[in-house]
Amino acid sequence: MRSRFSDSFARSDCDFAEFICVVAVAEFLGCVPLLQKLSTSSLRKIADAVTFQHFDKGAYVVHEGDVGKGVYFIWEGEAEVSGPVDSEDPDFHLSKYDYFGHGTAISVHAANIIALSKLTCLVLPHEHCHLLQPKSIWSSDETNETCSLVERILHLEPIEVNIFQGITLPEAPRFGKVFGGQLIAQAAAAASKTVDCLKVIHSLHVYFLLVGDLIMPIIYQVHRLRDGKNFATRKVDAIQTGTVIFTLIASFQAEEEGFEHQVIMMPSVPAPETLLSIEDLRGRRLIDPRLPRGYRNKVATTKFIPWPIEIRFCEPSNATNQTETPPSLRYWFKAKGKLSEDQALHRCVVAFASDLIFLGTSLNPHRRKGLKTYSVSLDHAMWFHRNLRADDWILFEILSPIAHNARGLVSGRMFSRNGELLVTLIQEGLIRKAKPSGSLPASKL
Ligand SMILES: CCCCCCCC/C=C\CCCCCCCC(=O)SCCNC(=O)CCNC(=O)[C@H](O)C(C)(C)COP(=O)(O)OP(=O)(O)OC[C@H]1O[C@@H](n2cnc3c(N)ncnc32)[C@H](O)[C@@H]1OP(=O)(O)O
Repeated sequence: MRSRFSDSFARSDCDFAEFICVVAVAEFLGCVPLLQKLSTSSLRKIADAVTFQHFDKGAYVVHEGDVGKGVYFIWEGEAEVSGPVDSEDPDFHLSKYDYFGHGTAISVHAANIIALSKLTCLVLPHEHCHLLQPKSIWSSDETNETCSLVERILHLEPIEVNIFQGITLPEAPRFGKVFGGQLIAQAAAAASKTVDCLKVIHSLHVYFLLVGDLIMPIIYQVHRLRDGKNFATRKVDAIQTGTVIFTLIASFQAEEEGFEHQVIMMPSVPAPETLLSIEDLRGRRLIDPRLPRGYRNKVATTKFIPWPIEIRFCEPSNATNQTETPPSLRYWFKAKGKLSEDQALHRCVVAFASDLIFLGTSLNPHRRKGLKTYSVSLDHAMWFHRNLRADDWILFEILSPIAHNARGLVSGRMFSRNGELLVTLIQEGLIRKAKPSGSLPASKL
């Protein structure tokens, strides 16, 4: 029987048994360690291409010397590798989620595989085995070199089951430390790679424990807290030199029809096309005689690495980081370039962007001439209400209701262009006057 993944999702009249089978195949593939490095699109194509094969106890699944048909994934039952190897060794007993066979190169099997019980395998035929060669974790077509910068920043190397490695690219936004948005998004990406492709992240809660080191790679260790029918929960620790610097808990949910309401309305703001980009604003500020010369000199001499996220403020003003302003802000943002078609990626990109200009809003009413501040995010929570595109304009509306005890709170809402509430966010951050030693946080690792 073919799994017919995409057909079943496209057809509303699909037979229930077939739909259950499609879901089961997607969930199964999400648990196969070999596949955690693949993009959602590759997984969907694999789910479409696999066929079921059943074997009785004692039957040969493959014979040593036979030409291989492709890669076998054990769906149910047990098998053993017999032949030149010692089958007493548990490594040569195969069970659910194990795999064997031949990938793209057609060659003969090196050993016999014999069913130890009733056995069911999913078989991915040779002609589709190229899908097992990942180009990028986000796309079956684009390579890591050809995709957008933010997609490259969020690329992770799978190290082993549940463990991924991320790095801080030289061209990634960095503020003298690992950018909090990078940690949130890379950790959310690692969690997403361990959840079947039918479930998508709907909420996340993180704590920033230590300032991350820019040079060292970051290890993301995923803990599979729970896999339910419709929900899955993951905890991810980000680790440098054996120390946990950051932790995330995220929940994933399969699509489901339900009650609908939206009381919050999108504020009325100018369209993004009518507004200036940060780069344009910066260029104008450099030569604006109404701004203090010291500020303009600072802007002119500070190395400016363009962000991978385009930002357009809805109410551009002459305010600087030395001018008191209300504790609120509204801007449009979107990823620069086109992103691969993967809802997990789009949500991770929004998580990345959400920490760029957020906490700073809580400092707005306290800004003064000559004031130097030290601020770092402490925790961050996001609820994704619906599917979104991070490469199309999203309105971010921010309010800081309170600052007290050296902590500023910011809450935010993100809307699509047509007014749909996409995301609700809350963050608390440490906000202090900078010690004379400096305002850039240093890693204590
Ligand atoms: C021109 C056009 C317009 C353009 C407009 C553009 C506008 C926007 C422009 C630019 C936007 C940029 C936006 C960037 C946003 C980025 C946000 C982030 O990415 S934040 C990174 C993630 N968060 C963390 O990494 C925290 C990690 N957690 C911690 O560090 C700890 O848990 C901490 C500090 C929260 C608590 O640790 P403990 O209990 O040990 O705290 P204690 O003892 O108070 O301080 C520890 C150390 O923190 C530094 N520190 C603390 N307070 C400081 C202060 N007042 N001044 C300087 N350093 C301080 C010092 O190094 C201190 O260590 P010592 O005491 O010196 O040994």
